[in-house]
Amino acid sequence: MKAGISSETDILKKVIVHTPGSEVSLVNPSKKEDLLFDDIIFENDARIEHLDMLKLFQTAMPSGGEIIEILDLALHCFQAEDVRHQFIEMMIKELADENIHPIEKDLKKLDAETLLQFVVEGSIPPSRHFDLNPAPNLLFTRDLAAVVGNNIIISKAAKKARAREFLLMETIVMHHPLFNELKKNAIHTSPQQSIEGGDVIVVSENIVMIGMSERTSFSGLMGVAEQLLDSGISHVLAVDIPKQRSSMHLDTIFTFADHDECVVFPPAIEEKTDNVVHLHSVNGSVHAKKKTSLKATLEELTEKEFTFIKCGGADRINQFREQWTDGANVFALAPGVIVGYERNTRTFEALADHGYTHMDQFSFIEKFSDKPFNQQVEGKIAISFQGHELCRGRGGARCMTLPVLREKDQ
Ligand SMILES: NC(=O)NCCC[C@H](N)C(=O)O
Repeated sequence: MKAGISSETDILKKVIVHTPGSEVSLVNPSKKEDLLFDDIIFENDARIEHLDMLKLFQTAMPSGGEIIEILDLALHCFQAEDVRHQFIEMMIKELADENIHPIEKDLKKLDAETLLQFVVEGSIPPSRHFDLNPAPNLLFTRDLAAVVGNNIIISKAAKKARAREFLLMETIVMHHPLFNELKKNAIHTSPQQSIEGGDVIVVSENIVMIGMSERTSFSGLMGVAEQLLDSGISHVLAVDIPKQRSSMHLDTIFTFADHDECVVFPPAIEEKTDNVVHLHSVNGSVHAKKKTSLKATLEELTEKEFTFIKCGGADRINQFREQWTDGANVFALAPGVIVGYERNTRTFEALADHGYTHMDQFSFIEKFSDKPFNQQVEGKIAISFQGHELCRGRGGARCMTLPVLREKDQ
């Protein structure tokens, strides 16, 4: 099956998502910080917001475009008993301190649906005698892997709360036909390293950015960079970002809106210097060179001028407020066609100042209900969608999407 990503903004053809389900209703407020949520979220509204977001994607995607639920992929893989058993054994080994081994035999008797329910909810119905935490962050499929050209980076969770999700993704990559080609070029990390997909940004066919963040370790970054450079990527830009909750991944402070336009959180990107290291390969070994500014480095490598659009606009407080609610985390459906949370009004104003027509999700869907959307005809559009519940999980449109195929043409 066709898959591959050579830029953040080529036309979206296949994307993996997870519409939130019962797992978000199992978050006990006393555990919300451990589970990486800033509040408890209301499942019903979160689901409606997510499904509305998917309708918006469907409207903009060309015919034949696919929005794929991650649990459908997992269910397909779990139909095979040996895959279920391998997954259970991997989970017991990798999550040793969860003490799952006493129920290994019980887990091995489960059918595909019930095992999947255990993975997502953390307990075995109907008795629920064994209780792990739920996995409410499955919503943020972005972090579970990253497709870079024809390679796939299998992420390694930095936080225990997300470990089961990452193992599920690894199983999907290894066993689902969607990944038949990509898995030949799978990039793994070693046990002590971590890397999460939100830190990986594909600039072009030969340039990749990786955030050195709260979630991606230096060693994880270097390990992945070496493998990318070996596989034909020419430049990896390691970007040092604040190691804190509000900017846990690079894509919380920097995303692409068009090939040469990015939405950025100024204090952590534009106003930083000496925060980039350019990695490239010389006669088979990795050379590193410190760079003064991210913008200048992107311009030098791509030979294009870049525009950085300020998340939150010019006002300092709005920059911080809108970064917190994922204003810098936009997701491109096509070059210059992006989606983001409606509440980040100052970011939409800044985008409008740079030539983006602002539309809300419902007007966009209505306008293209009976004619296909064509970006070349319509120009640059910033589409706002409602995500008041989704946003409490501390992730935006890019975090909730794992693209596996983008192409330049319709
Ligand atoms: N790429 C992203 O920034 N993903 C958002 C992840 C949010 C989730 N609650 C987490 O802390 O892992």
